[in-house]
Amino acid sequence: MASQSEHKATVIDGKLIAQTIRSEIAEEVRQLSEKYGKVPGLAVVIVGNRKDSQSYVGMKRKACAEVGIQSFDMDLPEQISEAELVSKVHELNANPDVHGILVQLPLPKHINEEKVLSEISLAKDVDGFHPLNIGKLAMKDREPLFQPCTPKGCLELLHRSGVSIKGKRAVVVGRSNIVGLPVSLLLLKADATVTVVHSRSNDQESIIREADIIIAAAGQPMMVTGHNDCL
Ligand SMILES: Nc1nc2c(c(=O)[nH]1)N[C@@H](CN(C=O)c1ccc(C(=O)N[C@@H](CCC(=O)O)C(=O)O)cc1)CN2
Repeated sequence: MASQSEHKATVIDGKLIAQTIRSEIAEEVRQLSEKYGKVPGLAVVIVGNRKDSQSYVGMKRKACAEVGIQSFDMDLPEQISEAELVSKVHELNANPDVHGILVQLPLPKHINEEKVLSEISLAKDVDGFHPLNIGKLAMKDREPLFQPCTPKGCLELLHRSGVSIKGKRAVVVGRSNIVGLPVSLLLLKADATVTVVHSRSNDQESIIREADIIIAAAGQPMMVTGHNDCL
C-alpha cells in the first residue's frame, strides 16, 4: 500500500461517465425498438408530496425521456391505502408495455414498504429491492435479476475509472437498505475485503484510514475528510 504522502486524490467525473452510459443506453434502446417494434417501458410510482422524492422521480423520468425509454408516471396521493397501492402494483405487473417498475421510497408511514416491494413482479423489479433479488445478492454464487441502482452505479464508476476491486480493502460508511448494505454485498461479490462502518462502530477513523476504497453512503456530506488520508 502507498505511504500516506503518496496518496493523491483523483476526482471521478461522474457527470461525464453518466453521459457516456446514457448514450450507450440510448443506442441499446434504439436497437431493441428496431428488433422488437416496442420501446422499453419504466413505471415510476410516487406516493405523496415529499419534495426530495419528487425531485428524484423527476430526474428518473427525465433520464427515461433522454434515452428513449417510455415512462409510465403514477403519482398517488399520500392517503392511499396499502391495499390500493398493492393493486396499482399488480396493474403494472400485468401491463405488457411496462418492463420495469420503480416504487420511490420512503413510502408514507401507514404503508408497509416490505409488503409493497414484495408484490412487484420479480422480472420487473429494476430497483432490485424484492426480497428474492436482495436475498440472491446476499448469497454466494447466486445472481439477482437486478441490482440496486445507486450501489451498482458506485461499482460502475470505479470500473469505468480503472479502479480494480479484487483483493482491495473496501470500507463502506453507512448500512442503509438502499445504499450501504447492498453496496457492501456488491463489493464482496467483486472479491473485495469489506468492512462496514456505521453509527455504532468503534474507532471509525482508523478503519477508514486503512481502506483502499471508501464508499461514503451515510446520507450526509463530510463524513470522510482529508484527515483520514484515504481519498
Ligand atoms: N425506489 C427507490 N427509492 C429510493 C432510492 C432508490 O434507489 N430507489 N434511493 C433514494 C433516493 N434516490 C433516488 O431515488 C437517491 C438519493 C441520493 C442519491 C445520491 O447519490 N446522493 C449523493 C449526493 C448526490 C448529489 O446531491 O449530488 C450522496 O448522498 O452522496 C442517489 C439516489 C431513496 N429512495
